[in-house]
Amino acid sequence: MTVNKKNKRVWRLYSLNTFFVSLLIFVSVLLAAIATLVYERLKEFDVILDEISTESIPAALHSNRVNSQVNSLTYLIDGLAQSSTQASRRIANREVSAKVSEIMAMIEQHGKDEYLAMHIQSMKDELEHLNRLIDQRLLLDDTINKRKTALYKSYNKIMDFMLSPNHRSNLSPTSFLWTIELADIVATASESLTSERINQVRQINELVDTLLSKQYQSIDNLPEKMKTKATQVTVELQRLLLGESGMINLRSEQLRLMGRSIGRGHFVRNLVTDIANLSEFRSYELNNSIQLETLKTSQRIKQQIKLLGLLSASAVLGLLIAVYMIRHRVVNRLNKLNKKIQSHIDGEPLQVDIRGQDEIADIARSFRYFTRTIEIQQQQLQELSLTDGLTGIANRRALDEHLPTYLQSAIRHHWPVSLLLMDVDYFKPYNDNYGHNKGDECLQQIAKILTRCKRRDEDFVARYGGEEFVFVLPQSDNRGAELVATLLQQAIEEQRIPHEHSLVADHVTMSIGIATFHYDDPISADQLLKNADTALYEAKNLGRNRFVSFIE
Ligand SMILES: Nc1nc2c(ncn2[C@@H]2O[C@H](COP(=O)(O)OP(=O)(O)OP(=O)(O)O)[C@@H](O)[C@H]2O)c(=O)[nH]1
Repeated sequence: MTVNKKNKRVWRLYSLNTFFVSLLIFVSVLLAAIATLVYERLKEFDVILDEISTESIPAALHSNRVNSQVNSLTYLIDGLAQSSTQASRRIANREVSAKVSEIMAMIEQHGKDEYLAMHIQSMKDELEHLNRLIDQRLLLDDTINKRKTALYKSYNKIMDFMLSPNHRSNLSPTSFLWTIELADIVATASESLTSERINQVRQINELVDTLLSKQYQSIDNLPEKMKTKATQVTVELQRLLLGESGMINLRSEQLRLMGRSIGRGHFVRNLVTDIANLSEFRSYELNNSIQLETLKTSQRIKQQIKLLGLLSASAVLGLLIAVYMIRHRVVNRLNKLNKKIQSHIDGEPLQVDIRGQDEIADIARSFRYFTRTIEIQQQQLQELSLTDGLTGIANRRALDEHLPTYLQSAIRHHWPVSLLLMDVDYFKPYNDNYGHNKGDECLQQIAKILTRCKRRDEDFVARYGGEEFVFVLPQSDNRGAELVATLLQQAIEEQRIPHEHSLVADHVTMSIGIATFHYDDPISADQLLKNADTALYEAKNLGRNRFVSFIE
């Protein structure tokens, strides 16, 4: 089969190879896309899980720990602010410092944070201020206590003096009143120690100052022997209560310091809370960003799940189409081709109408081509098998095939068939004397003469075997056959093939046995041949170079 290159190239575009390669590429690309998407998303998940386990959860735990430490720091700061002795202040200050160091270490351990570090440094400075304030307040407490003790001592002294047995009897109303007023001044001054308001303490200071001035002036009204003592007490009270370092002023200072330390304490507590909030905020920010990232990834995953679904559906659809195409284009057509081949094997004519431009159509075309070639070769072989190799006319097999057909036809059409069985006379001596090759040439010549003598197309000449020939004459009765036999013998005689060793003539002659088939009394082909052979035998017996018709 010849297929030009251009056609070949065109149909390769649609070939099964192209189809399967395209299908493979399509499925591979889809699978690669699905695998890449899944891999990318898993990687994102891995990163997020990693962030959650290495950053988010530790940050939350860290924030909790910092908060817990900051809470305990708040209590410690309260303790420092409320210290009532230097010893308790020192202990509280040590605990606060240790806690601050612990918190700083925790924060630094979690990563450098300049802003947070600055806050902690400010808190440390403020804590030092607070500690100094508490120290000053405690020192002041001490001084005030000393002043108070000295005040009560002086007061007791004058009371002891006034109420001593020597004076009690001579205690004038003026002295008694002065003493009562003095007690009143001491009581008023003492009120400043319980007052929590600086203004009130100032007013007490002014009142005590006025009262002491009056008290001092009223000393002149006292008896002489009391004046000196009264003056000493009044001056002493003025020194203890009034002035820069007077008890009332110190109380004012104490209240101021208390206010400042409370304020400083609040400020430090706020700073501490700020630090806790900042740490918590950082953790919140981190968690928030991770949560945001998780949310984004989750949304992306949702979108990509849809995409994956679409890709998978496309892959399944593609595969279904591929299966349909394979069934339609390959399996069905191969089945069809197989059925056609089977039918042809069973003897039906070949009708391979597989269309297309792919390998299956190519196979069908090749099959058609080879079948045709085999048929031609079979025909040639059959022709060869029905032809005599020496003379080129039909052989005994051809006679065996055709004779029954002639006879059936004769029965069908009601006509006779005559058969002439011819044998070369004394052919053995011819062979023996002229040689086998000459014998062959003689047989070839006779075959040519017989073929020439065919008067009708349907007349059939064959070499029966050896030096025997057969002439079949459809539609010829015995008379017609004898006429042909005469003609044949004349033709042989005219040829005058020399035969010096024949006992009947100096040239080659033939004896002929004639048998006729009658449609109304049919016999077999074998029988017809036997009849002709019997007649031939008779011709030989009667002296050769003649014909004899078979008579039952
Ligand atoms: N050269 C040649 N000789 C053949 C061929 N076929 C048969 N023969 C010879 O034909 C001869 C036939 O001889 P026979 O059957 O004895 O008969 P005959 O000598 O012709 O005697 P009659 O038939 O009684 O007249 C034999 O010698 C065969 O060898 C052939 O194809 N070529």
